[in-house]
Amino acid sequence: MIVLGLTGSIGMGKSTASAMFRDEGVPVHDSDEAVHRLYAGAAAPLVEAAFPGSTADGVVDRAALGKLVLGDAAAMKKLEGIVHPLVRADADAFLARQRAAGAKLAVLDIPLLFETGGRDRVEKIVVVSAPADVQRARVLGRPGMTPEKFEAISARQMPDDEKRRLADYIIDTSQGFDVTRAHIREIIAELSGNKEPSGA
Ligand SMILES: CC(C)(COP(=O)(O)OP(=O)(O)OC[C@H]1O[C@@H](n2cnc3c(N)ncnc32)[C@H](O)[C@@H]1O)[C@@H](O)C(=O)NCCC(=O)NCCS
Ligand SMILES: Nc1ncnc2c1ncn2[C@@H]1O[C@H](COP(=O)(O)OP(=O)(O)OP(=O)(O)O)[C@@H](O)[C@H]1O
Repeated sequence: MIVLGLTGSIGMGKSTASAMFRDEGVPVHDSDEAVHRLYAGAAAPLVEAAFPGSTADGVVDRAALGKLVLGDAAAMKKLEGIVHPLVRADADAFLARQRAAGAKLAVLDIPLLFETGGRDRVEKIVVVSAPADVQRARVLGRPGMTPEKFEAISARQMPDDEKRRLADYIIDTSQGFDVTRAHIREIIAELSGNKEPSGA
């Protein structure tokens, strides 16, 4: 089974690309979704112990937790130390299930793939990218998002140009959904051995 890492900075179109891989029948593990799921289960008591007041009824309140960690590098590092090992274990269990089911290709959707040493866990890497002004407009258009929150998150992510340098495939998501879908189909065909390599 080939394990394909999917990453990209905030607002670059990772969720959209991830959904397109799923539409093509490729199993995808989504780290952000795993965090949110773990916050309603195993991670909640650990997060509450480290950040009192961050949970309600045994579930992490992400808005409350965000207020305690966003913009505070030491607090975020502490939170990541709790969350990342749990997410990694969740992804490993997902891969084991896919292998057992005979999957030929599986995707790990990891926003912080490069930042957390995820390169060792995947064979090929897809980076979703778009021009900085497109990214900013997308992110600031979201409810609850502020320029400060965007800067705080961006500051913890490897810059887009560095990510692109490390990619096996770059998907430009500023060209519309159809172009992205076609590119994803090409990547799947290539990795499934149905097509000669065509480069990034
Ligand atoms: C700070 C929290 C509470 C804010 O919650 P909120 O619902 O507002 O945001 P959400 O989780 O949907 O994340 C929004 C975007 O920021 C990115 N992001 C989240 N945490 C981080 C981080 N520590 N460093 C860089 N990017 C991050 C996400 O990948 C996503 O693209 C939450 O993001 C969190 O618990 N982060 C720590 C866990 C983590 O590192 N997650 C990243 C993927 S494993
Ligand atoms: N391939 C694409 N073509 C056109 N528009 C796109 C494409 N991908 C994403 N977009 C638009 O960009 C916005 C952000 O996309 P998406 O939610 O997939 O980003 P993301 O990288 O997953 O964000 P985050 O890291 O914050 O979770 C959406 O509003 C979506 O409509």
